Amino acid sequence: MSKKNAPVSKNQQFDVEIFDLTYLGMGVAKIDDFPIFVANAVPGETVKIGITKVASSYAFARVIKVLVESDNRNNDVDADLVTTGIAPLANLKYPAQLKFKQQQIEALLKKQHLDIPVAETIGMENPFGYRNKAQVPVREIKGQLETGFYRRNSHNLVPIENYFIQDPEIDKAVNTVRDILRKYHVAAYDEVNHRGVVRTVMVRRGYYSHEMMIVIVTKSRKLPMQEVIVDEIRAALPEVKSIIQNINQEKTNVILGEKNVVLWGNKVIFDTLLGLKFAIGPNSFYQVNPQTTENLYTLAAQKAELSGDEVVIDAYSGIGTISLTIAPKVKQVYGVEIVPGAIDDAKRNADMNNIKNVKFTLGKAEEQMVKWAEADLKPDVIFVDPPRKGLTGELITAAVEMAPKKIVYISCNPATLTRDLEEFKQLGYEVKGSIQPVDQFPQTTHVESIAVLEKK
Ligand SMILES: C[S@@+](CC[C@H](N)C(=O)[O-])C[C@H]1O[C@@H](n2cnc3c(N)ncnc32)[C@H](O)[C@@H]1O
Repeated sequence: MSKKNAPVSKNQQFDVEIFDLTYLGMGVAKIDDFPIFVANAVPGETVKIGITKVASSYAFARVIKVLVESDNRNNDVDADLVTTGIAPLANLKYPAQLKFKQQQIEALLKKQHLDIPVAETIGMENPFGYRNKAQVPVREIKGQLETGFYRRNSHNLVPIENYFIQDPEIDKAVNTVRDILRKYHVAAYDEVNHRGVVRTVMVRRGYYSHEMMIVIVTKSRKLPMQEVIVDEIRAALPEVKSIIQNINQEKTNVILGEKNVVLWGNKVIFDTLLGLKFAIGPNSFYQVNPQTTENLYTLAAQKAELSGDEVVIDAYSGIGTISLTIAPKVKQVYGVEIVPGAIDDAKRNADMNNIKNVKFTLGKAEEQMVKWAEADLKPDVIFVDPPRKGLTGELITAAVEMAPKKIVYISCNPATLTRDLEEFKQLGYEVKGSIQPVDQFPQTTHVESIAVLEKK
């Protein structure tokens, strides 16, 4: 159907029933079989919508009025948090969010013709204010430097002060840094002309340690008024242990550049996870929800049924969180990770916790796994915790060649998880029991889960 033949046009209004929710949390309605994706609409509702954009095979719309409201709607939330990418599921009551995540995995398994049960999502008791990290874009609006979040599918910044899912102390720090930058007339980055100074403010805060790191990402090499800015941040935020300028001169959506300049304090902050101490640098991945991460790793280790004698691979090992928390339960761990700073942190973390039976290798997991298979390494258990794009075919083949008793797959993207499970199945490894979703990212559409594979 061409756009001309679409049964709707921009600005038209309709009363529709919402019958589904996309994986991005948009309500779905149909007009003459033509799908309409409606921001901030909940399945089961009848809503009056206004069409905002028409493409050849679908259209987008906004809610003008909710005519029949779903019991699952949470009205107790600021609409900006739903329409920006911050908390797109916050318009659903929490039990409905947990169900949505379980159903996401079930639907994707069905598409792959995989008959695997999915357990109920393990949720949080208090699913707000959990994020230990913020990365907030900085832009100029009406002549003033603002921090906030982009409206969904756009680069229009919505100024925000309460981010709802971030540690409130982090929100406070972002707003404080914003005020200090304003006070000294530091220019915000202008992405159209690729001019200006500050692109992003990143804040990390240790959940247990309360140590704070402030990273000011700049387009320019120099941060004007650097000394006074540092002094004022330290005076206003006594938890700060590290102030870093990260330089990113590229025309890119990638947030951090490679060069870090320590403006004051340490290169890293420290926090504790499952009783171990971790150093966390600005460029290293560290799970953003420390409370559920402890559950996730405990569960992953339980599911691996470790007895103490195992040789284990931890592919995509980051700063060594999985490797080091399971090391005391096994004979030897081999970790592989692509980011040099994360490998440095991982080695330091092993030393700091006096853990000797872990070896970290810098490299691509897909290449290192092939090397280990060729070297005839015979791990008993392989943990994989890849980024959203999932595993490669060569990694899956190498993992199977090493013939482990178990492969524990921790996934942050059910689409690539189910794709990879299908490939493992072809090679004789199948999921034991059910897939377990764990809600690492409440109020958002992200779905984290654990699957354990065994040779059939
Ligand atoms: C989801 S994180 C998991 C990190 C760690 N397991 C944790 O829970 O803290 C994925 C990690 O994979 C790393 N990574 C991305 N692509 C990679 C690749 N091709 N080979 C190895 N590591 C990679 C990222 O830098 C990141 O640290």
